[in-house]
Amino acid sequence: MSSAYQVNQPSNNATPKQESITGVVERLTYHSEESGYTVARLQRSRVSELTTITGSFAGIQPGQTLQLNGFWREHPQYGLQFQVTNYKETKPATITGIEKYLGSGLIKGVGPVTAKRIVAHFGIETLDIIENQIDRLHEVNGIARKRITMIKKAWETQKAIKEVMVFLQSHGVSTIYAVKIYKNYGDKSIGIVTTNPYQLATDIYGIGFLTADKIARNLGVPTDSEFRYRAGITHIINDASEDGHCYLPQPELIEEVSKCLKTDDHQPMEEGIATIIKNMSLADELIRESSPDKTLLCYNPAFFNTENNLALLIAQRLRSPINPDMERVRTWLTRFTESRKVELSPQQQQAVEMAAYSRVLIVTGGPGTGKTFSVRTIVGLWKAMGKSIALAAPTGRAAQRLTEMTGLEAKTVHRLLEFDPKSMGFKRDMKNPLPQKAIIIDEASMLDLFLAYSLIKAISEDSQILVVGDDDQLPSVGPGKVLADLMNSGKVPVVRLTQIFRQAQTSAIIRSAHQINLGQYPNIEPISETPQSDCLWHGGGQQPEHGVQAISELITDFIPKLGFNPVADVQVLSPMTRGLVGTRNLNNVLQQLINPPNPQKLEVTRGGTVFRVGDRVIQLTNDYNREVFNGDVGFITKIDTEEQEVIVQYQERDVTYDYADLNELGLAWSVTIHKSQGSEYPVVIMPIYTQHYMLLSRNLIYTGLTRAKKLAIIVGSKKAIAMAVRSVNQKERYTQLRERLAQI
Ligand SMILES: Nc1ncnc2c1ncn2[C@@H]1O[C@H](COP(=O)(O)OP(=O)(O)OP(=O)(O)O)[C@@H](O)[C@H]1O
Repeated sequence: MSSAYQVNQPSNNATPKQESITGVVERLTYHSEESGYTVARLQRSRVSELTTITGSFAGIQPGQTLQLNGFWREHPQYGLQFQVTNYKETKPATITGIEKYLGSGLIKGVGPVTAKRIVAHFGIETLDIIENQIDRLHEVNGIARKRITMIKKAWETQKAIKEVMVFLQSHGVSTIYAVKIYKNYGDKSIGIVTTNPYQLATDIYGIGFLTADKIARNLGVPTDSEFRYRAGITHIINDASEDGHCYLPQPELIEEVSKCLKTDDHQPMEEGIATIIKNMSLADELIRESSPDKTLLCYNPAFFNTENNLALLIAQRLRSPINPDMERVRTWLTRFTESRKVELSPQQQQAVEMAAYSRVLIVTGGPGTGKTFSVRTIVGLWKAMGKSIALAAPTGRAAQRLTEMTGLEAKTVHRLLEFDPKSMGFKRDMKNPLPQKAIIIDEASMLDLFLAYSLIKAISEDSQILVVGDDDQLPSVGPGKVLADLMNSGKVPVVRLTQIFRQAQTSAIIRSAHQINLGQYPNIEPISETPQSDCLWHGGGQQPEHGVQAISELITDFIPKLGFNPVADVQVLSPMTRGLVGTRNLNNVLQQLINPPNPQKLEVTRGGTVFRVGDRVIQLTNDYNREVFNGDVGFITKIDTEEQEVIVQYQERDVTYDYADLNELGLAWSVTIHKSQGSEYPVVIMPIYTQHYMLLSRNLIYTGLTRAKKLAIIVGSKKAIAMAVRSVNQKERYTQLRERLAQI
């Protein structure tokens, strides 16, 4: 089990004196899974002080015994460090080393306590015994047969992973991907990687074309091979869908592919790419459709079919009319409003009446325009008409809000459609439609192409659909802009609520949101000890570092003084992840402020992120097995170092993550505005700086602001806010749903 890894050479001009040191990794101060760059503390024998080592490492773990070659250097801030150029892992030679190694989280089923017990029994022989006579573990008190089997399996997996890892390391893949590759392909890993490295980009979450290409090139796949071109074309089309596009025009596709495939010794030719696109289209690997101006639009086939079918299904619904007795509907409505002593605005009245006779109806409007009020009335009407009703929203938070607002149970769309993790599909579909005859979908701006199609497929033809949303919000994270396309098609009936109700007008958050939407600089009150408004502005200096400072002070001082709880009530939203006022840095700063290290609180570090008991965390991908979805937010309530598990409490239930799956989680003290869609928080703090200029747009700041229910504080320069308000050039998404509907 000794393996050698090559580490990047330092870029110093003077040739430093190479030395060799050996020691046991005590802890990792910093480790990037992406680049492998690591700062760690090493315990050397006969040296009492810990030594700081830096360099690129693959799968470094506390407890590993390493033989390191490198050189000493004096870091201006951190003092003497050993910069590693290459290293070799050797078997731990000391009892403490073995104990640490075994208990470091390497093997599921062995945590620090069990490791101590095993090592206490077998001493220096421990690893040999695990390797060759694992059954002898039963000699150790408290290790039952079942656990031995588990440890045996984990040890073997670990060994196999190591083998795969060494292979992949030598082809430039980082440990985290090596583990994923192994999890996905098992013993076949090396075979698959060698035969078609581009397969990885298709099969493994987190491995993109670029990583696969790097591996392929290391393996000697020629840069002009058709293999590589096909993978590049698929990659660019898929990548475009990450930006929300459903297709790419061929000229843009060719340009992007050309950039992507270019290497120092290879310049792809446009005609070459065009030929392969054509071949792929003949083989149905992609679909090309001619637009009215004769541009070829290149689709991933799944996107093409879904867009088409969605349009067809909606058109089909629109063709079958409902003819209720409108006199009775109006009488009902009069009685309903009179008995509740309310009056509907003419637009709301229209929405309710149209809900009586429309198969598909969209109700839209900004905050405080009475969408929810209308929905409640429509629910009343539909109930009176004897319809069974289902309510849903794309996210858990939005569904919960809908429940609170309507008093009826609302589900996430996934739950409503009964997602089945085994088949990775929905149990509710055309053959097995939802039993309800009236379906209400809220926060519809978050519906992407695929979810919208799954939904409509599961709604029977004799049902009605009410779609509620605000198309000025950011579009869905997934591809498409379904709500906007439906609204702009001219085929689906739309009621746009524009009047802001008196109750809502008292809120500066709502007034400011509408101003932003109109392109006006919002009326936000400069922050003071005694704020008069619920929408405040903190100058926060011109520079992001002042912003970080300002946010810290708001969290520790200002917010608590106003009676809000920084842990439960406040959400810091940022336009981006990178930069000082990006979510990544803010999370570190806020974690330190709100949930600092504490001997009573266990923590685990993965991918450079410290997860600590008490941390607020966000799920970053859809995990159908655990039934937690992208954007779900919870709190870490427990870390089990023995089982190597982290327990996160979500609104409805606890969810357990293996350490290995922690890459699904991120800290959520700060989240991006994109991720906050569909959620609401009592207090929102939103840094807006010119450094974010690429991302600043009207609907971004509008979406962020409207997440706040009681207090919003924008931190940043007026210039940046003005930039955001002016910018409407949110990159258009390439979709044809509107055109398809309009044609029908
Ligand atoms: N017809 C009405 N008569 C009296 N009050 C109304 C009426 N319609 C809406 N309201 C009130 O106006 C406020 C905003 O309405 P509502 O919550 O329905 O808006 P919304 O569009 O759903 O806003 P948001 O998107 O922010 O949730 C609420 O306090 C609501 O009770």
